[in-house]
Amino acid sequence: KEKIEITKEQQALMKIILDAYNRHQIPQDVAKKLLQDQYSAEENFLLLTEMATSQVQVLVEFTKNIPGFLSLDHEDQIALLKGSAVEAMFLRSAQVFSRKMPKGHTEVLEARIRKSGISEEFMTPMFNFYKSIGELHMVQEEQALLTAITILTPDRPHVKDQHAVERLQESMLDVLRKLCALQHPQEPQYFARLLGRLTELRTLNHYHTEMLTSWRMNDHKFTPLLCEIWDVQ
Ligand SMILES: N#Cc1ccccc1NC(=O)[C@H](C1CCCCC1)n1c(-c2ccc(Cl)cc2)nc2cc(F)c(F)cc21
Repeated sequence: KEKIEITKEQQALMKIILDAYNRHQIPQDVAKKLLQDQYSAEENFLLLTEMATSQVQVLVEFTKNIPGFLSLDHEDQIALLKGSAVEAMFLRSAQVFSRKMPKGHTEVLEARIRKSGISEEFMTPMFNFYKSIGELHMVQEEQALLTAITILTPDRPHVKDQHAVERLQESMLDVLRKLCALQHPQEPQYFARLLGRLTELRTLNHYHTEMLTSWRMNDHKFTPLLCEIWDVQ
């Protein structure tokens, strides 16, 4: 049985990533709002654009704390942020959805989201993803590392120095692999299942523009930042 050892520098890296992840969370909790009241499609759409806009801002702050990220080519930094923002939003939403909640709250939350204005056809893939994330019962460190690994995906469009990104991602993957082995010793496949979620996350990427433009209302208004990040308007 090989001894899995997280090195001192890997512990330091994990602490930096976790602190950054916790520091850069959106203050206002959308789940609480959705549990309190039923909103119209227009109000829900506005809530989503507000959440997504602040999510991009916190994503930039989080990413700046990833060791080595600021040493990457500046245009590659932008390409990585642009390429991962939607996935980070769905990953964040999944983590919010799979949080431990009082009895019956998750069902209410799901019902509210189902009636928020999103077209029916996207519900299954979206909730399948949320539930598959929930089944993993990730600890905070795993959530933070998974978000960092998503951002450091080398094959995003327009990334020039993919090897430089690969090297950063690999050091995150190595820490996550060891953490999974230590946190889930009975589940040798856990790390592989975690990475499998990233593949499922990419499929949601394909749907997101249509999810937004088919929101059951007319005249979809986006913030300038979202027009940049989401291929809309
Ligand atoms: N959470 C969260 C979150 C954090 C940062 C950025 C966006 C977020 N997501 C959101 O606010 C939306 C709300 C916005 C109002 C209308 C109902 C959905 N959301 C989404 C959802 C994101 C996108 C797209 Cl196209 C469809 C759905 N899946 C959610 C799951 C949850 F459990 C949850 F509470 C909220 C969730």
